[in-house]
Amino acid sequence: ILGGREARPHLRPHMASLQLDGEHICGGFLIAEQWVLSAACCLPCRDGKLFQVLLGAHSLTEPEPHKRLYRVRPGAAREPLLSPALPHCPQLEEKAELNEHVQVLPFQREQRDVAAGTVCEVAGWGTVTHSGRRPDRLQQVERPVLSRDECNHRTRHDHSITPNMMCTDSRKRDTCKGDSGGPLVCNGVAEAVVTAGSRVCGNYKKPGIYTRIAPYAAWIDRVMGALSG
Ligand SMILES: NCc1cccc(Nc2n[nH]c3ncnc(Nc4cccc(O)c4)c23)c1
Repeated sequence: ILGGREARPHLRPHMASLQLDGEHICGGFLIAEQWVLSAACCLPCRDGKLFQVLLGAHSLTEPEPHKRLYRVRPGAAREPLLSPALPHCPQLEEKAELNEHVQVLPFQREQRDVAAGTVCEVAGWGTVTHSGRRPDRLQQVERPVLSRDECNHRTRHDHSITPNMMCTDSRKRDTCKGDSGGPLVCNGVAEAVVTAGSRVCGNYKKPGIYTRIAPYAAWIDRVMGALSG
């Protein structure tokens, strides 16, 4: 997160850090006791290693009472990933133990776009500087939603933003490397998932891009229903 600040500890008990060999790779969030929603960049296994999911954390390194690392089941169901922007839904090996620091976050199921100008918030352990410094503690930033028409302007994302995507203003304050997969939360509901898109950070010419969740609600329900137990 560029231009943000340290999040109030444990105010986002739904936040997940998807890790490989103990390293934070991308964000995600708990949508059910045994299911995490993230971005395709966080495939359950990358070069053969299985991701692990850190829940209940504020600091990535310091011991914290409710912090716990969960393994994911291999080959979690995914429709053929047509595009990196598709959400990804790894299943934890066991149900997460819910408490004040580990909670599920409801996601948007109504197909209506979030109104342009709505101030939403996004959090993550992604890089906090252009030189790529990685924070130890969860960062957050508030961002206003940019209309799809504005975002599709030829000087911005030039008509590449589909109805399944949404944008936020990226002037100075923005998501960056390692924030992919985290939730964009508007009025307490997860509306979308951070995707890297053009991978540019903090440049107002390239607004932050997110995959909206509502279009995938039925798919998520199928994946969770079909594979539970
Ligand atoms: N703001 C959109 C967004 C959301 C999520 C991730 C991303 N960027 C990136 N995703 N993956 C990446 N691998 C390498 N570099 C990257 N961006 C980068 C790094 C240093 C300086 C800078 O200006 C941009 C990214 C960008």
